[in-house]
This record gives sequence, C-alpha cells and structure tokens, in this order.
Amino acid sequence: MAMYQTGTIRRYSTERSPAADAEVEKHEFKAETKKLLHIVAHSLYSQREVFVRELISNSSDALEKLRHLQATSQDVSSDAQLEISISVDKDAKTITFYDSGIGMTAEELKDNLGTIARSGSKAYIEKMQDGAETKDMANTIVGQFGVGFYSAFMVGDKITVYTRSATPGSTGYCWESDGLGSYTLAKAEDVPVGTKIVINVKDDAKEFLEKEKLDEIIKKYSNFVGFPISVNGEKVNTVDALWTKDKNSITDEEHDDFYQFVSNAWDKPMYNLVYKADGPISIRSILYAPTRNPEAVGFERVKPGVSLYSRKVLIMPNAPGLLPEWLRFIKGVVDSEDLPLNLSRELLQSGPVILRLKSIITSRIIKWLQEEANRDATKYDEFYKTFGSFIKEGTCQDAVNQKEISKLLRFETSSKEAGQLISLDEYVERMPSDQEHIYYFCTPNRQLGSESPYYEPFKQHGAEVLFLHHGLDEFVMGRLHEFKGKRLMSVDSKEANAVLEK
Ligand SMILES: Nc1nc(Cl)c2cnn(Cc3ccc(Br)cc3F)c2n1
Repeated sequence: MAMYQTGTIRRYSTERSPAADAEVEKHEFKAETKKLLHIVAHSLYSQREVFVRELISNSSDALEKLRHLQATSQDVSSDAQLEISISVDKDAKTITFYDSGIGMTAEELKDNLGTIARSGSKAYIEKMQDGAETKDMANTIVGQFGVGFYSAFMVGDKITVYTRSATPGSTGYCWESDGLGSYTLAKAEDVPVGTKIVINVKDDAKEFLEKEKLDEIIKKYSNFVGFPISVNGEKVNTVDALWTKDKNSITDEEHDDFYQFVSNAWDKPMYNLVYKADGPISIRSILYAPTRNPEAVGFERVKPGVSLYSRKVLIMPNAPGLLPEWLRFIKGVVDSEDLPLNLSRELLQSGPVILRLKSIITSRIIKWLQEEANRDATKYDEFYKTFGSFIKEGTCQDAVNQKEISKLLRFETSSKEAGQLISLDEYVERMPSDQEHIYYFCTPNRQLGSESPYYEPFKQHGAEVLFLHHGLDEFVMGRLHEFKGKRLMSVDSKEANAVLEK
C-alpha cells in the first residue's frame, strides 16, 4: 500500500449505501501523528477519565468562538442554543459528545490533525521515543498541541466525527478512524452546525458508559464551564463560575453556597476576597477564610484549600505549591488563562508561572487580612483565635513576607484585660519614646505571669509586657526578632533587667 507521505488522496467509490456514494477519501496519518496518537492513547492511561475534560474543553472553546462571532454579529449560519449535550447508549456501547459550536471545515479537520505533527511536538516525540515518555510529557502534549481530542482513543476503538462549520454555505463532513494509522473523510448530509463525536467504547472502558461516572467526572473537572452540559438530557453543571462575575453583584448567599461547594465544608466563610488581576499573569480568583478550623479539633492536616483552574476548567484540585503551607486553611479558586490546561504536578511546584502566581496571591491575601483587621478589630480577634496558629507558622516560615505577616499577629498584654488582644503596631504606638524594646513574657497563663518575679520590675516600671501562652510563641518571637526597629525582648532574659535599670 502506497504510504501517503504528502497526504495525497486516493479516491475510490464505496460499496456502502447509495446515499454514501459521496467520495470517501482515505488518509494516512503522518508518521509523527501516529507516534503521538500512540503516546497519548497509552501514556495518560492512568488518568483515562480526562478524555471527558478534553472533549468538553474543545466543545467549550468551539462554543466560545461561535458566541464571539454571534456577539460581533458576524455572518454565521447558526442561532442554535449554545450547549454541550452528551448521550450514552449502553446497548450500542457508544458515548456521543455534541456541541452546537463553530464546527469544522474539511481543511480544519485535516489541519487540526496535521497541526499536531507540525506544531513542535516533534521534539517531544523524539524525546519520548527514546523512552523518556512520562505521564507529564503526555499531559503536556494533550493540552498544549490541542490533541485533547486524541485522548478519546484511550477509551474508544473507533471514533466518528460529524461536523459542519458555522461559516455560511459549509457542508457537513464525516471523519472516522480507529486511531491507529488512517482515517476516512467524506461529505455528509443533514449535519447540524457544530461537532458530534461518537465514541465506540472499548470493552475495558465500560465504566464510562455509566451516566453516574460521567456526571462525577464532569462535576470534578468541568463544573464551571460556561455552557450547559447535559448527560442523557439532564443538566449536570449547576454552579456558576462565581469568580468571573462582577464582585459587587455577588450576594452573601452566593458566597456561602460557592464556599461550601468548593471547600466541601459545612460552615460559612468569615471573610471573602474577589481578586482579579490582569498584570503579568491573568488572575480571576475568589478566596475564603472559613469560620471553623478543622485542624483545631485534631483532624489530620488540611489539604491546600485552593484549587487551580484555567479558563473555568479544573486543572489541579487543592493545588499544592500554589500557596505557602501556612495558608493551607484558605479556601477557594484561582483561575488563570495563562496556565496550560495540562499542568502537571512537577510543573506546578516549580514552574515560573506558578511561582509568580504564588507570590502575587500570597501578598494579596496578607493585605486582605490586614484590611479586614483594620475594618473590624473584634471580628479579626475572633478570626485570630481560630487561625492564629497559621499566622504564627507564617511568621516563622515565610521569610519573604514575614514583615507583613507579623502585622497580623495578636497578643494578650499586661495593659489590657485577660482575653483582650493587641497588635505589635498598637504596642509600639503607645511605647514611651525612650523605650528601645518590645517586652514579652512566655508564661503558661496570665495569673502565673502577673505574679512572676520576672514580671515584677516591669510592673513597677509601668512598662507594658505582652503575655504569650502558646508553645509556638517563644519560637515566633525568636524568628521575628524585631518589629519596626524595636527588638523583641523576653522579660526573663538577663539583658532585660540591665535594660530596665538604666
Ligand atoms: N468540538 C470541537 N469543535 C471544534 Cl470547532 C474543534 C476544532 N478542533 N477540535 C478538536 C478536533 C480536532 C480534529 C478532529 Br478529527 C476532531 C476534533 F474534535 C474541535 N472539537
């Protein structure tokens, strides 16, 4: 059989039904494409479910393109409802994805496949060929070169695509392949504008013929896609991507519902931050400080509470490395279109985009908490009583942000009632101008502290002393060392008395 290196087309009539006497073209995949198909169809095997995310993302992009054309009143021949409808036929063992999006022309059908081989994935393929093939590289290929479609060959042994472009006067096409070496392409009648992908499911992928399984995968990865997704006629994606809405239009109830959805928690958020930035990196985010701290009641360490999305599609639930450890109690969503859809775990921890994102969002969270503390000190004290241990952890661990984090610390003090807290700013504000140090005393409780001989001379002197009662406090003061140029000094240190006698 002649190998069609240049993609020339052999035309032959088919024995199929007379209606199909339209010419069926048989195409060989280019060599690179074949290799790539093999890699994608086998390397992502452990995460086979992502084929649902990939096909839905393609559909969402296609719908977005059509919506844009319609919005700019360009000449398109479709006013159908913009939707993604998935149907499962257990008897026929098929899963069908239909979207009323912009659809494909014959050139695009061929190009979109050919692009893969041309668009620089060659380097990946060569690297992979010599066994360097890793899940992450396959992940990178799937997302980056638009070959998400190919991931369908992980679960299908034959895929048929019916598509018609929204460009007026376009004809419908039928593309079919087993994903191994070649595909056929023929004109097709009665194809609505958009794309329909029929997957003949492999015997070892029967689990995906269960509606419940598909619903679960869609809720996990594609719950916030901006178009209705239905499975067997039932709408599955129910929650709006709240972070894309104008912050002033979001009600408290919407925040409460969204918080509970994304954090899988039952309490209400104490604080919320809707933060958008278009600077070096595009950021659309909603962050929440909970009311309850699950770590306080001895449950295991909480997972990082913020999930990472790219254009409303989940790429990393509870993204490790997105925020520093001490902010693991913060819940919410960060969406950045500058992130490739296929972020792998390694890329997440060390990629430059992620490090930049982490730095921007961490500083913004610290500023947000400082603002909340200034807005309502009583409410902040309540927050601090629940989450103060995280702020102390941050003061010890996060050297870059330590100065700003330390403004969030709160302490009991000799000049206020038990239980009343002050900030270091407040202490420094009312310090006598000739006092060089901030005095503190680590003592199991206030009673013991105020009766201690260590505290006595300071009491006589009328110097304010911070009372610290937690094991971590000693360490925090050691790591902080000074605040606004004033050294932190423990009253039971030897130099403390020397200072006082002066
Ligand atoms: N749903 C949808 N809609 C549109 Cl407009 C496009 C454009 N490319 N793709 C990916 C793709 C590429 C080649 C083949 Br064959 C099938 C396929 F799904 C799309 N998918």
